[in-house]
Amino acid sequence: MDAPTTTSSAGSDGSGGNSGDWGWFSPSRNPAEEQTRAPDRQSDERTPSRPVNPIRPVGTGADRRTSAEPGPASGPGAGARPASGPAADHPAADRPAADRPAADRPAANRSAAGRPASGPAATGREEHQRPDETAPVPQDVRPGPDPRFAVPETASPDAILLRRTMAEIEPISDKVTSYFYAMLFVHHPELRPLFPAAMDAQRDRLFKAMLTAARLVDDDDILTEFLSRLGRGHRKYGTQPEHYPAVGESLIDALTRYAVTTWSDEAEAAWVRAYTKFSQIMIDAAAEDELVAPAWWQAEVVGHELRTPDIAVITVRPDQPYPFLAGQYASLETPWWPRVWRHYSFASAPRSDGLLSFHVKAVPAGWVSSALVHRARPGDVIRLGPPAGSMTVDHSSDNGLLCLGGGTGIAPIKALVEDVAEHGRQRAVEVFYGARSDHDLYDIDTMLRLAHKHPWLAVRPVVSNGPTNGLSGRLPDAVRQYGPWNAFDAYLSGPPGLIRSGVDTLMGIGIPSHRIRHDSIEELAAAAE
Ligand SMILES: NC(=O)C1=CN([C@@H]2O[C@H](COP(=O)(O)OP(=O)(O)OC[C@H]3O[C@@H](n4cnc5c(N)ncnc54)[C@H](O)[C@@H]3O)[C@@H](O)[C@H]2O)C=CC1
Repeated sequence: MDAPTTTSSAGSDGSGGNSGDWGWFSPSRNPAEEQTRAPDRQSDERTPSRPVNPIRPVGTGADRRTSAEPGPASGPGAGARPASGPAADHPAADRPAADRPAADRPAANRSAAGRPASGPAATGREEHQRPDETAPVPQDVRPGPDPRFAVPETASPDAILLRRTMAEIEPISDKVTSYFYAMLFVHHPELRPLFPAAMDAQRDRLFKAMLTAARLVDDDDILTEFLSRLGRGHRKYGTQPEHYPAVGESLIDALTRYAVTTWSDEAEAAWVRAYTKFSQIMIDAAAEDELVAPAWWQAEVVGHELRTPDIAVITVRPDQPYPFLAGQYASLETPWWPRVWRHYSFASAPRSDGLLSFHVKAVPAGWVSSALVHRARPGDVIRLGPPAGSMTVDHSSDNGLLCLGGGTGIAPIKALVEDVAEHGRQRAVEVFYGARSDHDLYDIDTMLRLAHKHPWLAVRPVVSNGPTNGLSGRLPDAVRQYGPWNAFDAYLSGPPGLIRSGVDTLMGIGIPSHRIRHDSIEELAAAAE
């Protein structure tokens, strides 16, 4: 999703959240409900999707601004903060409309429009920031020269309008997204329970997805790839076509309120056209996917091996076949943090017994990772979203594979090695396995065993701190000492900082960017929890 969200600088994946987790429209259900529903799931999924009703803005931009401006004290920031807690924490959502502050009641134009409703939901990062308490209307927002919003010469009139809006709201994106969710939950309180308790990451994702889609509006192929993935990925949240209009209306409400300088009837019309197009692509992709794949898989933990005090190798058995490619990853939800999904790379190529394995490191404040490492035990059941990611082996090429795996980033590298082995072609594979200390090389025995078995494979441990029998120093620097790499494709996996410096180094030594693959850095940053 790197065009937009995914994974590789080779760009084939395109979605940054590839698995469709860019949370723009992502409602989900309580896993307990899911389990109850499980026997019916297939029949539910065969229910044909309906096309979305396009949102129908009513009135002029000026009208909408007036009616939507609640003023700080009574705005969603005060009455219906959406972002930081469970539904019960949102008083406005629990009160009858007449008791709510004016801003929390449906705007007049909304009632008049009688527009449909409902919305999306989220995956969440841990709590970092709270929505602004007062949500003041910005008085003078001047877009800075942010290169992301530079308007290409060939841009369509709609693309120009979208980019202007995005440039204006980018500096206040927290407020815009908080307001968006406030509007969504105030007008559609029935949707709040579909979202995770903590919404902070969701707010980030919304904005990034908007940025991405708006940036791509003139590029139909990449836009469709990005949004199709997003639409498919949203199936696991239980997103339905009828949820989209409510999201679109809340989006327009939020833009109307905050894009004070660039908003106009024309801008609003451009956003409505764009959003209608975006939603239709997502809905169509989800409907097509329903015909061939479940929305999620349940998987029973069948193995849990603690390799260090905070790293576990977890093996699961999906309830039905789970097709994927080595180098990809899945979203994963635990029973302990409902509706909070995190990405983990598969640590093996597809196996004949159908089992899947993941390497998980518990990180401070990482709810999902800590639960998987310290709580999960054989017999527990987790949920998996569909596979995603484009860090996969190009089997049509004879190039060697230069692999950099840092920490638990060695997991998909091991899968790639197994994949090459299974394809039976003797391509050179050079793995540089980085860790902070010798002790952190938790999978070195497995990797060395593979190297012993396959003469085409070399594995070099690289340790950045402390004594070692392997190479010392930073992983990218170690790679530079070897080579030449001109006949190699590069694969990087690990912390975002490693990916960034690794890509710089590899490009610096002559590997072109289209031959460098890695997962989306934004996704990795979110997954590091
Ligand atoms: N598909 C992927 O890209 C995957 C990524 N990950 C990510 O990998 C990370 C693993 O974390 P840990 O095991 O704690 O790794 P870590 O923080 O211990 O670092 C592992 C290695 O990366 C190097 N490194 C870290 N930051 C660097 C930087 N800025 N520049 C150069 N080298 C750097 C370290 O020196 C070490 O060799 C997590 O963030 C996880 O989300 C994990 C699995 C798959």
